Amino acid sequence: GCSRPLPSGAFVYRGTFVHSTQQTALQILKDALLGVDAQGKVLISFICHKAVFFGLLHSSEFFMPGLVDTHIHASQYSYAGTALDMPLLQWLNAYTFPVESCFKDLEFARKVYTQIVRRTLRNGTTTACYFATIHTEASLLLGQIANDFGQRALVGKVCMDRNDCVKHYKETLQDSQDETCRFIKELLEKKYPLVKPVVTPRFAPSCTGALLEQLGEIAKNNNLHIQSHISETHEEVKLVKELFPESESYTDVYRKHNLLTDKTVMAHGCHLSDEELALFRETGASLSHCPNSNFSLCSGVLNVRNVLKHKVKLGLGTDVAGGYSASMLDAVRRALDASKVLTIQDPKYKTLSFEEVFRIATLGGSQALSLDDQTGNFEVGKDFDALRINVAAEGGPIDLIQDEEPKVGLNCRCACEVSQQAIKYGAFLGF
Ligand SMILES: Nc1nc2[nH]cnc2c(=O)[nH]1
Ligand SMILES: [Zn+2]
Repeated sequence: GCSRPLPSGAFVYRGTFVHSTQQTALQILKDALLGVDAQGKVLISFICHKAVFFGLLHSSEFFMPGLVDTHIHASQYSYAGTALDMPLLQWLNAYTFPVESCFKDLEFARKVYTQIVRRTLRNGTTTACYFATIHTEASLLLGQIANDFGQRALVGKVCMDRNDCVKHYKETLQDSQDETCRFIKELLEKKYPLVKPVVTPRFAPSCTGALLEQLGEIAKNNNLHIQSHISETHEEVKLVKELFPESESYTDVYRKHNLLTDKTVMAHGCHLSDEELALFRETGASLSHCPNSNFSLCSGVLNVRNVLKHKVKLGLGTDVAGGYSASMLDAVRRALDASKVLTIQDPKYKTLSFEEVFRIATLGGSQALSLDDQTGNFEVGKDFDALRINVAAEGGPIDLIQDEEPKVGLNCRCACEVSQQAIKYGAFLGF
C-alpha cells in the first residue's frame, strides 16, 4: 500500500493498462499506477497515488500482458506458409517428418530456432510452449536460445517410437526414454530462470502404449509439464481407436498412461466428446486452441463455448507450421473467425467476444500452462511480463483520425487517447 515506502530499486509506471482477470474479460485502467520491484515482480497495481518516480506512458500507449503461445512447433518454422495442401496424417508424412529429421544437424537447428524465438518475441509472445524434434542436442539448443533472448518457454524433446511412413524419423522405446531423461536432466542443470522442460509424446498414433507409460512415469517422478496433441481430425480419432482398442476414448488413452495432469496441455481437441471434456476438467488438464492450424489443415472447428462451459482451462496456440502464422495476434483473429463460423452454422451459438479471446490469449494461456502464478496479468506478486504498445507508432499499421478537439456530435476519435477502438482495432485486428 501507499503508507509503506517503496523498496529501493522499485519503479512506478503511470499510464493505461489493459489486462484480464477471472471476473473481467478485458479491464482497461486509465491513468493508473503500477509498481515493479527490483526483481521485476509487480509490487502494487492500480492503487497508489503517492509514488514520486514515474515511468510515464504517452497517451497513445498502453501496457498489456505478454501473449502466451500454448502450442508451437519451433522445428516447423522453416516451412511455415507452405505445404498446407493435405490433411493432417498425410501432411505429417509428406512434409513434417522429413523436415524435422534435419534437426540432427545442429547448425540448421540453430538457424531455425534463433529465427523462431526472435520472431515470436517480435510478435509479442513472451511465453511459448515449444515442440522441438526427437533430437536431444538440438532441443537443448532451443532451450538455450529461448534463455538467451529472455523468453519464458517450455521446451519439449519430441518422443515417438512408432512411424511407419518415414522410417528413419523415430526412436526405439529405450532411446526415447533414455534421451528424454537426459534432456530433462541437462536442461534443468542449466538453471535457466524462465525455461523448463516439458514431457512431449508427439501424439498417441506416434507412440506405443509402453512409451506412453514410461513418459507418464517420468513426468510424475519429476513433477513436469506434459504436452501432446489430441482429437485434431476425425481420421486421427479413428486411427487411435484402432491402435488402442482397449481404451474408451482418445482422452482415455492419455489418462490411462498418467499423461493427463494439472500440468498437461493438449493441442486442438476439436472432436472431443462431453465425457472427454469432463475428464479434462477432473484431471485439471488444459486445451490449446489453434484455429489457424485447424482451418489450414481442414481439421475441424473447436467449440470454445462448450470447452468453457465444462470449465476446462484453455489457451491459444499458433501451431506453426500447421498454422501458417507465428503471431498470436493472428491466433486472436482466427479464434474470432472460428467462433463466427459456429454462429453462421447455428445462429443460437453465442459468438466469442474480442474481450474473451484477449483473455484466452493472455491469462487463459498462463493458466493452461500452469504458469499463472508468474504471468498472464498484472496481479501483485506476478512477474511484470508486459508489452508496451504504441497505437500511434511512426509507420504503424493503422490510422487513427486525429482531431485535437473532438466536436460534439461528430464521431471523431482522438489519437491522443488510447480508445477502445485503438485497443481492439489498432493493437489486434487492424494489422
Ligand atoms: N498440427 C499438428 N498435429 C500433429 N499431430 C502430431 N504431430 C503433429 C504436428 O506436428 N502438427
Ligand atoms: Zn501441433
